[in-house]
Amino acid sequence: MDTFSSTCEIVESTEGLDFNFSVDEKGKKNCVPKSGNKYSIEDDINSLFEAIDVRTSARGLDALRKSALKRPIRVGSSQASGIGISEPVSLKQALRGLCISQAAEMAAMKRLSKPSGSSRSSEAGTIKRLYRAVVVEANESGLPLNEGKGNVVEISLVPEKITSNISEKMPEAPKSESPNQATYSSTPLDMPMTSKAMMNKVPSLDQVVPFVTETEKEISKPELQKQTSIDSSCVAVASKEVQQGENIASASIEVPVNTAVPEKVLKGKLNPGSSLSSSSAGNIVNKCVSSSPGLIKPVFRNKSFIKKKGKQDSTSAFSSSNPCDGSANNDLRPSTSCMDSHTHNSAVDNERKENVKASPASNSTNMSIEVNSNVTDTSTSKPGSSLSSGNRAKVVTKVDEKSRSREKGEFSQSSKSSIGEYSSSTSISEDSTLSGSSRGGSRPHMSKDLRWEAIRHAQKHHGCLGLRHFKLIKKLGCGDIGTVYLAELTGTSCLFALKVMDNDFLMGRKKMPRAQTEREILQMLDHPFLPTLFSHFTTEKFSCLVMEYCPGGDLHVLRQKQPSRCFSEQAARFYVAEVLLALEYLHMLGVVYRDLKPENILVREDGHIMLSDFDLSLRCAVNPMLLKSSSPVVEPTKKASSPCTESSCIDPFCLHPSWQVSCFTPRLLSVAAAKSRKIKSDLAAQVSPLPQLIVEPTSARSNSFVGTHEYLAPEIIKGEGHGSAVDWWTFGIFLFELLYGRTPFKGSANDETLSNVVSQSLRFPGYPVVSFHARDLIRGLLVKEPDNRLGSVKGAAEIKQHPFFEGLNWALIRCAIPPELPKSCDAAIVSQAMASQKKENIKCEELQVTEENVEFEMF
Ligand SMILES: Nc1ncnc2c1ncn2[C@@H]1O[C@H](COP(=O)(O)OP(=O)(O)OP(=O)(O)O)[C@@H](O)[C@H]1O
Repeated sequence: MDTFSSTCEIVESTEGLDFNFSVDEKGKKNCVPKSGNKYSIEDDINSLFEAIDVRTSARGLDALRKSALKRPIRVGSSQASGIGISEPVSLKQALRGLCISQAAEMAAMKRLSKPSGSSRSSEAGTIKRLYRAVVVEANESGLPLNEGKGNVVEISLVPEKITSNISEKMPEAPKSESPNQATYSSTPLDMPMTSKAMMNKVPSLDQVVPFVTETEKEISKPELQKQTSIDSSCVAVASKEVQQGENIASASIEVPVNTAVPEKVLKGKLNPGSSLSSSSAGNIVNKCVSSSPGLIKPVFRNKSFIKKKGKQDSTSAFSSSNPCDGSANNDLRPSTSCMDSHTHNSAVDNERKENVKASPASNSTNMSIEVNSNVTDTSTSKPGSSLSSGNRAKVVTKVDEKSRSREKGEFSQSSKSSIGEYSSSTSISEDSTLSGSSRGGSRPHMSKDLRWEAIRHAQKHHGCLGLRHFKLIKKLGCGDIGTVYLAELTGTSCLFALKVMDNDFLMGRKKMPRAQTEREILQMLDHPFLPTLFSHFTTEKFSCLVMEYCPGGDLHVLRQKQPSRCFSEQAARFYVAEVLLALEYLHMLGVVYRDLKPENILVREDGHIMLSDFDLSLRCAVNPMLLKSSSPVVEPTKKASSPCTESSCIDPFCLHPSWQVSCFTPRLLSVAAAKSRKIKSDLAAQVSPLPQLIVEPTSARSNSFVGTHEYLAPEIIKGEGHGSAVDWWTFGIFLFELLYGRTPFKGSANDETLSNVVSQSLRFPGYPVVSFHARDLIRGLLVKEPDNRLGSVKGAAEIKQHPFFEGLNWALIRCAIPPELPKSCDAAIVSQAMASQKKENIKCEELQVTEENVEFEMF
């Protein structure tokens, strides 16, 4: 029985997403839905890429680095008149300015990638698709960026056609893609996704982008990796050029961290033989290690559970009603979840089709193609009512109480319950294009993980995974919709967090959509600060998620173990920075998290964090926007007086070696550094302001009443409808709680708390003493009016630039040494648990779950 099929609300349109373009005499871009596929937006975009002109120079690594910053790219040259970008801009320089983390960039690409069986082509089209969604705003008039509406190029997201799982398994790719398909197949399978994506991008563009050719496929990994290393601090490189003849805007994003680069660069300038690993994370790690062994440690995440062994990854899905094929998707093609095929509701597809609209630009400088579809919210119930115990069905109480309540002391109340009850959900905005990643697919940052291999092997061996293949070691906690166990895959030493959800309970409580939302979001994720979903399966009774296990407990517990029950500012900064990156990534995927709180931040074995629990998240569409001011602005002055930007990756000069030493550079600068800073400021004053990529689902709206009382944003409480800004509110509450040990608006009862949130002004306790910058950031985030809230316009990029994060190298934070963990959070716990498990078989038997004999607490 496929328990999800009947309740699926989130679907991807497979129809109506194709357009015919025409250019009228005024140079306007017209887009009309078409029934056939003879001429699609892809063709159009392909031609856009013809305009890309990347010039690389090669003078060794330094030269390469410099050229990476200054490589001239004609963006909207004279040819660009129709688009409104009229100033040359360096390709790489542009994207350094974007300051999107590598993983976040990958997320954006994945979000836009095609989920169909022709996954390789979907990867290949990633870059193109990303830039379909790019809006370039040329602020030639010197107006604030947001106001420069006059010169807007919007190439909005046009979700790819989605093919069902059945079609995924079809041997033949769609005709329109066949030319590229053959080429894609030659892409090394063990390449990281983004590398593949870029390489795959190549053939599809080879007719229009001279330097991106088939030959790139022959580029050795070390070459690619070297480039990756060089550019690891920055995120992406964009170019945009206008082809005058056709009045078409073209754009591409390169992700230098782990993507192909112009052939010229690769072949001529990069030193082969780099020992960098092929994974993007690995690249950064290696770089960090070599840069500063003393300050940055390599990341061997979950070393107890990860052995770099497998080359491939997979994400599999099973259900009793949809027997898996026995394979674990050994290749890098997105796996075909048994359930996913049911998520494509044809009715909604049709609706979405209707929502697709073409918005021809009003003048020759504008082009807008918008695709609107529904946001799916898993909303189901009433406002203001938190989950009561009455709402919770206790299936069998067997183990300990809810993990959130495990810390009882001063903060017994801090076991904050998420309110998963909704008044109504509004659907607005656009297609979130989740399907691309919801097919699982490759997960570059975890692709070498031994657990993939173990899961794959088990699936092959057993046909389908089921509860009987897992040995439960201990209960990790209970949530609203399920119970999470530490589980070992039988016959392996691989540990997982196994979330078991009772189907009847989910159905009875109308929580199935939440379970489905969580699963679908988990399937999309591929980020170091977010959980990896290794597999999921559904039996007659249960739906199960096989996730990455986080042994360090959660931040709520960890905070209580701190002296004064607060984190130091340094530690808090580390945690919120990682959370910010995770939120940024989620937003790029079109996911508004909505349930940020310390209890949902798990701590990995290595001390880095993992944001968990997505069942309350809102999925929506995002329109990435590339804002570019084409006239020199007075920004540099501000920069000069605000030195914090320099070591942040948002600064185009952040590749300076000295800033790669640590993710947290010392705040006291030497005279030399100060001089260097001055030079850079001067230099910055001479170059054009950098464009900025904004991927914030600002148009998302929901009326659901979800979250946790103390963390609820005012607009949620007021029922005014909310969007992504709620995450920035909760982010402010979160930082406040980490620093002060309590939330700012907590009242004696929930009602009072809600009232305080809406009407009480923010006050900071006198103790502990917290820096001005921290308080200033909190103040900016806890603005009650969402439109005025920090982050509401430009998302995480805005927040990252706050002086509180001065000195933080965002790109390398995953390599930074995390705050010290109490010993109890060590992996020793796990080994202990394992050891004691062997001794106490009886306990294991109690926890042993089979489909027929499951015992767990479900509220
Ligand atoms: N991957 C994981 N690794 C380790 N522990 C986990 C993991 N996932 C969940 N847990 C633990 O299990 C508990 C239950 O998690 P779950 O996500 O089901 O519910 P929740 O966080 O209480 O939220 P909700 O009620 O909204 O679902 C968590 O509080 C956490 O302590």
